[in-house]
Parts: sequence; structure tokens; C-alpha cells
Amino acid sequence: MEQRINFTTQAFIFNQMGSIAAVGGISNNGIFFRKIQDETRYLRVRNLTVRSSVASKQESLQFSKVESHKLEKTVRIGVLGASGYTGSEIVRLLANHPYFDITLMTADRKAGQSIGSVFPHLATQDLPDMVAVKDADFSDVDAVFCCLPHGTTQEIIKSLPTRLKIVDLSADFRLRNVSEYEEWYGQPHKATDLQKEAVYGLTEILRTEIQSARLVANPGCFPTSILLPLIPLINAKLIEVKNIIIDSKSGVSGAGRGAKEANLYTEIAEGIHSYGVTRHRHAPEIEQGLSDAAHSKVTMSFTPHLMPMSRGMQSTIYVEMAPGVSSEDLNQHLRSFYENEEFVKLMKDDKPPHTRHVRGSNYCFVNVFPDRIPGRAIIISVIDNLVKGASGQAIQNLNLMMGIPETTGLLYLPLFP
Ligand SMILES: NC(=O)C1=CN([C@@H]2O[C@H](COP(=O)(O)OP(=O)(O)OC[C@H]3O[C@@H](n4cnc5c(N)ncnc54)[C@H](OP(=O)(O)O)[C@@H]3O)[C@@H](O)[C@H]2O)C=CC1
Ligand SMILES: CC(=O)N[C@@H](CCC(=O)OP(=O)(O)O)C(=O)O
Repeated sequence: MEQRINFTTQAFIFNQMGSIAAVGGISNNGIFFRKIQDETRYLRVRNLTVRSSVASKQESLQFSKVESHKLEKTVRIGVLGASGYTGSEIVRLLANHPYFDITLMTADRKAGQSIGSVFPHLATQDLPDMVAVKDADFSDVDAVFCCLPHGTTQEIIKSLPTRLKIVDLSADFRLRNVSEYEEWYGQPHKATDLQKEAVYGLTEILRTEIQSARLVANPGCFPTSILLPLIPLINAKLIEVKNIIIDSKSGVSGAGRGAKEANLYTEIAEGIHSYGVTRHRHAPEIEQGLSDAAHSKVTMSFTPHLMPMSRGMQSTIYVEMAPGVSSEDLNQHLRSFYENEEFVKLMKDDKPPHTRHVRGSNYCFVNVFPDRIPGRAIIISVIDNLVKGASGQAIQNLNLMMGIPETTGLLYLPLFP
């Protein structure tokens, strides 16, 4: 039977692998209610004693512990660039977030409009109209998702109150070396002090640094799909750092919502094409991550392709293994490295993951295959460019920065078919 419940506490049940098995709330009289995915209804879970290890009879999983958090504070969120693809994806994902409450949204050409008029799929959300950044009042905001074009972003972030926590989805604060930024982005960096403060937001790899950061540079979508499998393998010296070849494919939403001739249906449908060959601006970002892992300068070959699909990203990575290492060793290492992670999963069989298996979710699915050529392996990694490649990872990072479980509001299963 449906009922309205006022929760005082949000609770998480973990399975024995340490992953969150159920999210719910604890009512005033101490009863745990399990949240039903993607709905606002809750299922009463009986026979579960909070703070004990007794499993619920209604659950097939063996619960190992319950952690609870007081729902004391609501974090007031500003979404800069809410009329774009990543901004609107933040709004969609936050609809079910128990702590984050959107109090401010900005747009540029669409300033003055409601989110529902710009994105009818969000018309059910009761949110303030979007305003221009110059008219934005940050007095009711604690944290900001900055979903603006690179270049514009630095100056806007520089002008924000310093008490705000910021997750920047643009490329403006990702490269530590500002001269490298100038070389690849064709303009000098205009906020070099802030650059020193920024922490690169590849959550599973830099969790500790992100927790205490004020400004997080959310990674690019291609780098996310590539660095998640490669960094642990380089750290463990299981692959050679020379001759890494990466072939990546992206859905068209990766290019943003702005009208561009190159992104017309007629230019995209019924074919694929490579772009940015040898000079894509994600190359230095990927090499920065790989070099940090290797403690030496790493270079690689990277070619992105545009696919006739709205979202999704696959990176196919060709590597040379260290002497005596097999592709099964790579698989085993990644499996154990990500064993307790909710969002990075190694496939259990020998099938390649598909972009459609992670669509709309914050998951990264990975598999490793032996190449026909001895000593080489092929790694396939898929994400949704708008979720793990942008807005989902951004929420995961802000969760950490606010000291709440990082999966909060992100346990959406992929949308299939
Ligand atoms: N799309 C993706 O898959 C990914 C994108 N990113 C990065 O995230 C950022 C946002 O991308 P995305 O959402 O795709 O881009 P969109 O082009 O879809 O959206 C851009 C947003 O910024 C606003 N805007 C544009 N110019 C200005 C300006 N001069 N001043 C203030 N606001 C402005 C736009 O407002 P209006 O619509 O009103 O003009 C819109 O809200 C970019 O830096 C992008 O590179 C990162 C990872 C993945
Ligand atoms: C399909 C497409 O055009 N994709 C974008 C990458 C999207 C992304 O992650 O870009 P940022 O580095 O700006 O955040 C591109 O290739 O430039």
C-alpha cells in the first residue's frame, strides 16, 4: 500500500562486496523503507534491524551492514548552462537526488525561459526559470555544476563567490600545465591561480583528493572511457607504456546542443567519420593521466570518430603487455581493482560490452581480449558520454565533496532497449 513517509534519515544497505544493494529512508519510528528505483515510492522492508547484520527476508541479497545519514542539510545547487545537454542531464539526474536541490539555473540565448519550454522532457520539474549568468544571484547556492563552453568557463568561475564548491564540466581546468592548455585550446589560460587549486575529477582514481577539493575539473568523456581501464594497468606495470593505440567513438550529443552544420542529420546519419586526427584536444588530457600513472612521459595514438547515435561512447584500446603477462592477467587485475566500485564493471564473459548496455547510466563496462598477435591485448570500454562521461561523474564528485555516499542519486540502471 502506498503511503507518504517523512524520513529523518537516509539509509544505505550494502551487500557483502561493499556495493550499495538498496537505498532508502528511515522513518521517525525507525522503520527502513527501500527506495524503488526510478520511482518516488518506497517499499517497507520488514525484519531488518537497523545497524545490525540481519538480512531482510524480502531481499535476495545477503545484507552485511546498514549505514545511515541524517537528512539534515539540503545542498542548494546552481546549474550554469542548464539549457545545454550536460546541464539538462544534471537536472534529469538530480530529480531523484535526496540532498541536492536546484535553486538556480542559467542559460545564455535561452535566458528567461523555463526548463520545460527548452526541454519538454523536464516539464514535470518545478524549477526556477533560467537567468543569464550576469543576473544570477548566488546567495541561495552552496555548490555549482558549471556546464559551459571551455574558454568562457574560466572567467565565469573566477567571478563566483569563493565559498561555492564547483564541479566544472568543461576542459578549462583539466590540464595542469597552462602552456599546454594554450597550445591545445588556442588561447592563454585566464585563471592560472584557480588552475593550481583544481583537482582532476576521475572519481575512482582520485577519490581522496576530490573529497577535500573546492574546485573539481570533471574529466572529458573520451579520457574517462580510456583512463579508467588504463591507469590501473600502468600502475601495476602490466602493460608497456609505448605503442598504445586508441580508437574511440562518440554519440553526437558529445558535441553539445548548439546548432552546427557539421552536426546536421544529413551530415551524421548513415555513415561514420573520424575527426581531430592527430590533434584532438583530449590527447594531452589522456597523456597527462597516463604519464601520472607511469611517473614518466607517456604518448599514445588517439583517433575519435562520430557515430550516428545520440549518446554513447566506446574506446577500443590496443596495448602491448609486459613480458610474461597475459590478457587474463589484465582482466583479473582490473576485476580486483574495481571489485568494490559501483560504477566500473568488468564483463563476466568473453563478449564485448555495447554502448547500449550503459545508456542513461553512470556505468563504465570494460572487457579485455587477447589479440591475435602474441603479447598484445585489446581493451574495450563503454560509457554514456553524458552520464559517466559528464553529468553523472560530476554528481558523483559533488557527492564526495559534500561528504555523502558517492552513489547517491546515481543508481539508475541503463535504459534498454
Ligand atoms: N556533451 C558532452 O558529452 C560533454 C560535454 N562536456 C563539456 O561540458 C560543457 C557543456 O557541454 P554541453 O552541455 O554539451 O554544451 P551545450 O552547447 O549543449 O550547452 C552549453 C551551455 O552553455 C550556455 N552558454 C553558451 N555560451 C555561453 C556564454 N558565453 N555565457 C554563458 N553561458 C553560455 C548555453 O546557453 P544557451 O543554450 O542559452 O545558449 C548552454 O546552456 C562543455 O565545456 C563541454 O565541452 C564534457 C563532457 C562531455
Ligand atoms: C562528439 C564531440 O564533438 N565530442 C567532443 C568531446 C566532448 C567532451 O568531453 O568535451 P570537453 O573536453 O569539451 O568536455 C569533442 O570531440 O570535442
